[in-house]
Amino acid sequence: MGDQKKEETESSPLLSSGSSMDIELQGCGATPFCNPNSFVHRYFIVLVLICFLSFGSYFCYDNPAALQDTMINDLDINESKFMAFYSFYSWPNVVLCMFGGYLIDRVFGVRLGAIIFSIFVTCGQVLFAFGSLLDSYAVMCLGRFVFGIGGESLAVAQNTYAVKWFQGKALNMVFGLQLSFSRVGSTVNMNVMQPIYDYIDQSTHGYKCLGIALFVGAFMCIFSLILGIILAVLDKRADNILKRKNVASEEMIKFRDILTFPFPFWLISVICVAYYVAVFPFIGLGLVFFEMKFGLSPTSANAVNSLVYIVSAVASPVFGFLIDRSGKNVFWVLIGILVTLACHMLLAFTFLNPYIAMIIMGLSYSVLASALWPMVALIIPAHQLGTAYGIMQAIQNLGLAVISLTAGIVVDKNGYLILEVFFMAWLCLALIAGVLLYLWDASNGGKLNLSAKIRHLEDAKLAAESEKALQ
Ligand SMILES: C[C@H](NC(=O)[C@@H](N)CCCCN)C(=O)O
Repeated sequence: MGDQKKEETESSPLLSSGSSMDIELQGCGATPFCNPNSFVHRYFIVLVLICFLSFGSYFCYDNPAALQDTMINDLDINESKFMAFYSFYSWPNVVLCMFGGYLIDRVFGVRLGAIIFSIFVTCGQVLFAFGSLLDSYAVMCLGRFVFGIGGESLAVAQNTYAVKWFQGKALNMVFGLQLSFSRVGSTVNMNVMQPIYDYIDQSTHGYKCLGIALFVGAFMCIFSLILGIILAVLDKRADNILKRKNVASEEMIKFRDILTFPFPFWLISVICVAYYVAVFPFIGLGLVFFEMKFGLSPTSANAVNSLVYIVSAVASPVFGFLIDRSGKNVFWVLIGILVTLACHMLLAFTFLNPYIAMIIMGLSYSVLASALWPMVALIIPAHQLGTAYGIMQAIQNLGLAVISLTAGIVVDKNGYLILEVFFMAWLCLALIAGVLLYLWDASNGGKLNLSAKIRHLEDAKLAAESEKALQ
């Protein structure tokens, strides 16, 4: 094998080569772009396609947030009915999250699964937009429900692709980039939807204008769907050339496994739901809050409201890299919660420029997300991770479904100051769960808060002991 081909083959953890690959590649002259084992093909083509898989989903998830006051006025709804758009996204995922991995690994496969869930996302957004054109609140809620069926499971398919193509040390970086690209989708939405609405408003007005604007989100979903189809073609081609086997990233749901999950897993799930209900619903209601309290224009209010995502798009991979090297995940989770709580206090009780609090919240949100999700893999065996993450996301979506509705009611009845106190209460619950996790981990010799260096030494020691026991 030539040096270049040898190097290219070794660059991929999914090793395979030989005459079959040579034959398959002859058609495109075996250039690095065509070679599924080459660094160029994997990182400049496949990784980009994987990262854009959820772009449309994250762009549309916060369409309501980007057009909050416009949507409330054009549809003649209150904050409670407005926040129901978020709640209807989460309700199907209270159950579906637990089966997303199973459907992908054992029913559809990752290629067809990603396409099917992308179609759900696209159809949901089209229904949402069409409902606005008809001035039908019920159709819009149905659209968000269908959108939700696809949204979370599409993220599972994205992770399955990442595991299949980037198994090994690059995986954390790939997950960080996935999240970063998704945040870009959220950021673009927050800053383009109002200008698009204003442009359409020059000729069409009210709920019809809103419906046409929401179809822009549908085109973003179609963009992701087309990339998902291209990715499926390349993945199938790579399977044929490399003779790859299906890499199951999510274990089939086994409810009896849940009975074996340790107490720290449930504390991590409480932290997840108690923290995220103070982020997504807050951003969902943030536009009017910044307009009313700080006197910002819709465009400026959207810009401030998107800062959490803009900062997170850059900071998530960086903090993921740093926390991988530092370890001490529980410490970083506590820092993320405390700083986010402080940001909500600044926004609630002061008139300090909101850009400051939102930029800091973007950093703390990135720290929390980078430290929290990987902890599950430290306490749950690999063959039960799919079940564990499914339970964790189901609990998160149950919380988001209920709290999104509650937050809207709180705003309607009590205003934004009480809403901020409501979010701070949830962050205090997350803090209590975080302290309990720290105490439990410290008193039971856990490794959730060990430094990365000590954790790796402990893992090596356990591996050596296991090997010795097998001999
Ligand atoms: C990684 C984490 N993702 C979630 O919490 C998802 N359940 C929410 C997805 C919303 C848009 N599809 C995060 O975004 O921090």
